[in-house]
Amino acid sequence: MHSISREMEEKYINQHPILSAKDVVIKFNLRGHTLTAIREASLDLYEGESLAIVGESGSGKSVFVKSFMGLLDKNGWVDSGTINYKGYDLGKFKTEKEWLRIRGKEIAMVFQDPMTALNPLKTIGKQILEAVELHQGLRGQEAKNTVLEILRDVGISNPMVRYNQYPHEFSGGMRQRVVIAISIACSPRILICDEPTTALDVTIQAQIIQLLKNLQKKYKLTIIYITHDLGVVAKVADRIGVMYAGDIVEIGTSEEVFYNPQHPYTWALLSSLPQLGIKGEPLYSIKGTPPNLFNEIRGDAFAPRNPRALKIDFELRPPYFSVSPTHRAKTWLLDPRAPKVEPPEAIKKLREQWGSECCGK
Ligand SMILES: Nc1ncnc2c1ncn2[C@@H]1O[C@H](COP(=O)(O)OP(=O)(O)OP(=O)(O)O)[C@@H](O)[C@H]1O
Repeated sequence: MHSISREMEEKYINQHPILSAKDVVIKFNLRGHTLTAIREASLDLYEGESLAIVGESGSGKSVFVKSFMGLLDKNGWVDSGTINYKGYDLGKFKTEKEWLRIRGKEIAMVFQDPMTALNPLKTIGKQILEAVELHQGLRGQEAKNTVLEILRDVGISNPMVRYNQYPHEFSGGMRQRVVIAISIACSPRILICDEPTTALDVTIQAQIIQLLKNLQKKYKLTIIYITHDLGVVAKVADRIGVMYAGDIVEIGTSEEVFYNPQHPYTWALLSSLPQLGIKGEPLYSIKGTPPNLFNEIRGDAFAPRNPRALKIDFELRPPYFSVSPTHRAKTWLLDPRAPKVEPPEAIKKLREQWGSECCGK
């Protein structure tokens, strides 16, 4: 990792986002009660970047990105806010016909469990071919050759033979490659990977991450990774958004979030990382539970679990405070009037451990 460079600044600051979600609120109706899963979350996505969204289970990562593809469960809806993409407000889309303009060919998704994404009764060649025909308009031998090339690109050897095989004839890692192949076959601009490696063992995980990196270059993809595993993120993401209770509470380049985290939730998340744990010290675990999303949340949603919470954290929701042109966090600690609160020892040590040169500071 390196400190924030001019190149990075130009990449993010002088560019228009290709997708821009603003103040998005998503609600679900559950047995007559309303739950607010996403609470005025905003996110800008830039062409060619890989952005990771991290956070505990239930923080809203999947729900948020599913709203970019019209994949919310039937009892959920975008209640307010906008999701701008190519002049459309995706938040206002209602019909499947509208979503068909976007789904697959503009924004595609790779899910955690490849088996549910594949049709067990069709050969994998046929499944990829259908995507190539539908989204790239190719036919006959040309379409088949494209499928074979994609199979090679996703690291499936002997594609001529594999073309005619069924999903059950593939291992878990290979199946995930097939799912990725189907997404690529739609030639999307944005690829959303929802915990793409969780179901796989560690060596295979690393291979899939490397594969996605290679494909990103070749197919000029913009990638959103959703994961609760910051270790995965460290290897792939240009930027990291940290999600808590339905909001992105901190976002910055990977360097900024890892080396110079500002939100107490990010501190807690980093402190609990096994890969980056500090030798000889017990692994930190975040105390308490996330808020009940059926209730209205007052102040900073993390305050009840934050041992360093200020009085104001229980009263008023913090706005974003800028740390650098690419880094911002919703915490009152960044208000110029706030008392100086030191990050936990573990975070300070991590900084030392990973290098002192940090984020232009
Ligand atoms: N169909 C639904 N009905 C009611 N609540 C829902 C529905 N889908 C999601 N939720 C709720 O929305 C919140 C956010 O869920 P989401 O799946 O986005 O979390 P996540 O951060 O992706 O978690 P995980 O890492 O476990 O997938 C959770 O509280 C979840 O229970």
